Amino acid sequence: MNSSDLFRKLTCGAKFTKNNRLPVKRKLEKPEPPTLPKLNFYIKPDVKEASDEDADENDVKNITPQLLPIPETEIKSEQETSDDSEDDRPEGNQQNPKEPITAENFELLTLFRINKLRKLHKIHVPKNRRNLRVPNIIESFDQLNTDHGVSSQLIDNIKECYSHPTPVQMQAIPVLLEGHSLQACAPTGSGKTAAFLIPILHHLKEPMKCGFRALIICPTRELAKQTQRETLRLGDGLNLRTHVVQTVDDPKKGDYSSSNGRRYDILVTTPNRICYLLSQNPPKIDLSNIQWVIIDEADKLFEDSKNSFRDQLATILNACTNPSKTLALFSATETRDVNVWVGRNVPNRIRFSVGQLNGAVELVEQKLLFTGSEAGKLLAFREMVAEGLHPPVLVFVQSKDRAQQLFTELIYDGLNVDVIHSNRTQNERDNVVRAFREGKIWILICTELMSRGIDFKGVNLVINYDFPPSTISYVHRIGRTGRAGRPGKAVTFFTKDDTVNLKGVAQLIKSAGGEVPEYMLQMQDSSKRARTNIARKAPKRAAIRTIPSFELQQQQRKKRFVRKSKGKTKLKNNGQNGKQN
Ligand SMILES: Nc1ncnc2c1ncn2[C@@H]1O[C@H](COP(=O)(O)OP(=O)(O)OP(=O)(O)O)[C@@H](O)[C@H]1O
Repeated sequence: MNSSDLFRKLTCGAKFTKNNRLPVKRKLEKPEPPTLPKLNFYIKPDVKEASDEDADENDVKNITPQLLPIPETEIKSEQETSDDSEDDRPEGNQQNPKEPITAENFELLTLFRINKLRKLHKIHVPKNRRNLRVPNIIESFDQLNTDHGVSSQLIDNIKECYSHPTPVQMQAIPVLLEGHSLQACAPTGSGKTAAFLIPILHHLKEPMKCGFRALIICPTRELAKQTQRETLRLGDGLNLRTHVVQTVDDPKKGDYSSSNGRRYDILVTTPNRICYLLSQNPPKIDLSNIQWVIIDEADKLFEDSKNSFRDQLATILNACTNPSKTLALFSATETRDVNVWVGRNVPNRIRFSVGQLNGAVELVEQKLLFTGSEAGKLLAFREMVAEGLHPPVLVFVQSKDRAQQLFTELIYDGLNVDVIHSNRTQNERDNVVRAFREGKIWILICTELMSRGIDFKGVNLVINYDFPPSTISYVHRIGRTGRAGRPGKAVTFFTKDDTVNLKGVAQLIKSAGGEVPEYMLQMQDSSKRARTNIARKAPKRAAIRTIPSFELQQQQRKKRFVRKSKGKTKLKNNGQNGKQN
């Protein structure tokens, strides 16, 4: 019996008037309320089952676009147990599965799913006081075309380089495409450069010959050059011209105020160079058309020259007279200095972070090695070489002098080694970086200069020959390996002179899943003053040089002699004093 037979039977003898027919009919024809579609998905990494706990936002290459349903139980238990489930769930999203989908419900469900994905990729978006709507994350680069109208040429370029967006790109790209100012913090090697370049390339579209329209500020020229290379790669065929300021004192090349500057669209520079050009009378650069200001390695810039970068930034932003410019700050670590400045000067920005704030990359296997003394460091290094190093290897020391000393030692060992620091000419620095990139140099000794942003493909090992001046520096130094989903190793030498930051580094290693001796974690916390002092001034260390054993014996004999003769003089003096008394 079908429904109309049943209807006829049940309504047998009933009279239908014009007035009562309609409601009955409407009641019968009302379709069954559809159950809500399953909109809960997660991106399945292709190695292991993903869960909120073990999903790794750095596992760039392992993320496939395959969307799989999140088990209902997981969602349920999370809603019941999670402390911050309120943050994730859009308000009023207690949907009844029998309710029809309204536009509002659909939006809420999308938001729910997006929040779920954010959580999976450890993208943390704090509530903003101004109630700015944070654009939804993208899950694939194709979505840039469908949802944001990014040209297929740009999408093709991106896909030539990368298959899937990294977590920082998932969130930062849509935020910048929608023209919001941004403050983003994501781990080292997680693809922050492309996260700001893609929106810039989309917005600038084609050359306009009206001068610089985007400005990217980096702490070092090496990083500026690297960013330029990435811009060329992603912007292939778009004909946009990117420039790195090389010379400021050449009257012809160093003047960007005339037609020379109008040829370019994107400027990548260090703050010093651009401020020098702006300080000329008349200014040698015109920034009035700038629509985008990106500050890469923001905390480094603010830390480096404390107030002076703030002043430099004020000068630069004053020169960028376009009122509708967008400002974005990126870094792998966040400091109070940056937060205070951004809070005051860019209150309308959207802010988010990926992973544990100021944490070390989990893909790097980290080790602390007590070497006893400075001589012990050289010994330990040579032992590592004897056991077999897998180049390329980066070795960090605390000063230019020490870099040169270590270089002299290692070159005599016949190692394929070179050194980079700020005393070398720009040309030498460029050549060293190129040779290291091309694999012609296996071991590169460097100072803090190379700790930020530099992306050498496949660095296998970072050796902190000298202990880093702060935990933040440690995060960046070891972040030169374990990039873009690749594994890496980091070994940090320490002596009794390095206790100030030892506990902090040990804690970082522990929270990244590494092993450290318990006593390090139990050490007393160092005072803030001690930490500030060591960050400002590195400890004095004995020179790096091999002391031949006979010379060592001689030195020890000399020391004993000095000690003895000092003792004798003291006794003599005491004797004389006694006589006098
Ligand atoms: N979506 C992606 N998929 C795979 N690799 C990527 C992706 N995006 C960027 N990369 C690669 O990851 C590496 C690191 O990128 P990038 O230098 O931008 O990192 P970063 O987050 O700026 O690091 P740092 O904090 O050290 O400056 C680069 O080699 C880059 O080509």
